[in-house]
Amino acid sequence: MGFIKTTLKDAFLFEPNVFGDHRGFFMETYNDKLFKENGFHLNFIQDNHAMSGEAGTLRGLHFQLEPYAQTKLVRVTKGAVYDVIVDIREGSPTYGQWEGFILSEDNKRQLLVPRGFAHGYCTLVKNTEFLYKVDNYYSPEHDRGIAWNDPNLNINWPTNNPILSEKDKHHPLLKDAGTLFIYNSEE
Ligand SMILES: Cc1cn([C@H]2C[C@H](O)[C@@H](COP(=O)(O)OP(=O)(O)O[C@H]3O[C@H](C)C(=O)[C@H](O)[C@H]3O)O2)c(=O)[nH]c1=O
Repeated sequence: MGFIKTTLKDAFLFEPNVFGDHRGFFMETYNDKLFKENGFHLNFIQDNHAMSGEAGTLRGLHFQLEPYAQTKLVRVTKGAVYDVIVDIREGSPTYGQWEGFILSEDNKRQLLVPRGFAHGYCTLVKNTEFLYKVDNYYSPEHDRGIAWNDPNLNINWPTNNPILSEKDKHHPLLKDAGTLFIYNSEE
């Protein structure tokens, strides 16, 4: 149980304590005191829930610009996804780098995605349900994306022919998106 560093600065996996017994299992999926004790001073104000019917459904790569940038704590309650985050904070030691993670109902792993990261996932099985907490409200005017298939990122998605929203077919490449976030080591 606990927080696991990723290869990307400030992004962490979180593995909750799972209490199993003859009935099934129980776990605290979020505990503010535990996160604060580990240096994560967050104020989540919105919960999201997405269901994707078909495997190979890809949502991303999304983020919101300041002042509506969002930290996200994401998890899968049904099915499984390949979840990808990209550090898009100019000046970050891991700028332009990405990492992928399997999040599933079985592994119960969560991913803490800091502000200044693009986020996306591709479902691996039918009827996958994806839940997440965010620390800033949805703002369509600040909602942005970069291309899921950006050749400079070369993300190893599980499919080259995903099911996409119309919006997700037309995002710019990271190199053409201009300065999106400035890395602040104090944050
Ligand atoms: C994100 C969001 C969306 N909506 C509405 C807007 C649309 O009418 C509808 C679907 O939105 P969208 O197609 O942007 O949903 P996703 O493609 O799942 O977007 C999300 O997927 C990637 C992986 C993310 O990390 C973001 O949280 C988010 O961008 O829900 C809301 O009302 N509130 C919200 O917070």
